[in-house]
This record gives sequence, structure tokens and C-alpha cells, in this order.
Amino acid sequence: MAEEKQTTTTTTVSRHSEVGHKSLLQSDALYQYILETSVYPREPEAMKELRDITAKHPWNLMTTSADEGQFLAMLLKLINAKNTMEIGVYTGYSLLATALALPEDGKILAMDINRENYELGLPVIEKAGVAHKIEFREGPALPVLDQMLEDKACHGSYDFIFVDADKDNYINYHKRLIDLVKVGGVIGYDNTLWNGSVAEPADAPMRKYVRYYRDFVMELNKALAADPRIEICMLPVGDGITLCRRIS
Ligand SMILES: C[S@@+](CC[C@H](N)C(=O)[O-])C[C@H]1O[C@@H](n2cnc3c(N)ncnc32)[C@H](O)[C@@H]1O
Repeated sequence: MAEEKQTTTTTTVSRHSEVGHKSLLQSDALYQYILETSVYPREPEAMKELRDITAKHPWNLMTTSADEGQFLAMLLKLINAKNTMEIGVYTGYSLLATALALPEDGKILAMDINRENYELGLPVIEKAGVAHKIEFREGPALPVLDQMLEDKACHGSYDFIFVDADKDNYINYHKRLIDLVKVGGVIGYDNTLWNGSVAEPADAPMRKYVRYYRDFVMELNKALAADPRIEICMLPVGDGITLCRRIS
């Protein structure tokens, strides 16, 4: 190939990727290496237990991955988060990662339409001694956010908000969360690479649910990139997570 006749540097890059990027995640084996070398050996016992319980659940593909859990824990500690929110709990893997990372007096307002799945993981969260940090609200998150916005004391009160729920509402969440997160605080939107479908042609074969949410995710990605109230960083961790730091 013509590229292979170019300089060593260019040849190295072109061997990694047809579009010349330097992303390190070139193979499943490399991902496995990350998990086995740096994630699983440091995963708290309770999170491993919750991961094992979740693996037996029929919707287990929804769970946050272990490397993303580790990433969230590190981020929360780096920003000294104390008051946090999570939209989309499922069995609670990211919730437990958050609860373990927060200080003793840290708080998480956790919302999900499904209490049953949350209760599957709850005994592990209780055993880990962090359940007191969690206030779980069953039901759709949007009305709760609207109610909170009526209370001025809630404005700018969150250090960190993790959104991992109905992708067709992410834009609606963002419209509200931007006022609830403090200036300097962070909102993390999960699944912003949506199974890689965001980079696929519109007519490419995809599973039905991937196709349905794809446009919503792409619309969100454009809206976040254009929002002057935030700084953003899209990371290829898990299914893609976009961090938004509120600046005004
Ligand atoms: C991808 S899962 C969350 C995974 C979770 N963060 C974890 O670590 O396992 C998405 C969750 O969003 C919840 N959900 C869907 N629509 C919602 C809504 N309108 N409000 C709150 N939660 C919602 C679903 O019930 C589901 O449990």
C-alpha cells in the first residue's frame, strides 16, 4: 500500500488504523489485558460480587463495565465529589462504584423506573456499608428534576451527575441538569458512542434498538459540542462517556 512506503511514523500509525488514529484499543485482547492487568486486581470485593450477580440477570448487557466503574471511582475522587446524582441504576454497579468512592458523608440521589433490579444489588451495597449514602427514587427521572428546579437551593448543588438511562431523553436531561450541577461540577453522559453506531452509515445493518436510539445519541453529541456553558471530553471508555464540566 502507498502509505506503507511513507516514513516509519506514518507507517506505524497506518498499521494501527485505516484512518490514522492512535487509539490504543485495537483488539479485544487489548481490552482483556486492561481488565486483567489493572481493573480486576483492584476491583473491590463488593463490586466483583455485584458484577457476578448481575451477570446472571437477563438484561446484564446494560451494566456498567468494570473498567468504567474504576474510571468513575477515580474521577469522583479527583474532583472530591460529595453531592452526586445517578440517573439509571439497574442493579447498581456504577452506583456502588460511586458510593464506595464518596466520603462517609457523601450523597447519591439515585433514580430508576425499576426498583426490582436495584433491590437485586442492594444487599451487596448494604454489606459494603455504603447504603446510607444512597437515596433511591423509583420512577422516571425527568419529573423529579423538574421538581428540584423549582427549589432554588438545588440549583448548582451537584458535584457530579452520571446519566445512564433512556437515551431519547438525554437532551431533556441536559436542559435540566445544567442548572443542577455546580459551576466546576461534572455531568457524565454514558453510551455516547452507542455501540459504535454513531460512526456507521445510516443504512448499515444494526439491531433495532441500536438504530432507534442512534439519532438521539448523535443529536446529543452535536448539542454538547455546541454548548458554550460546558467544556467537554468524549472518552472511549465502555460504550463511550462524555464528560461535561460546567463553566458558566
Ligand atoms: C444502562 S441501565 C443503567 C446501568 C447502571 N448504571 C449500571 O451500572 O448497571 C439503564 C437504566 O435506566 C433505567 N431507566 C430507563 N428509563 C428511565 C427513566 N425515564 N428514568 C429513570 N431511569 C430510567 C432503566 O430501568 C435501566 O435500569
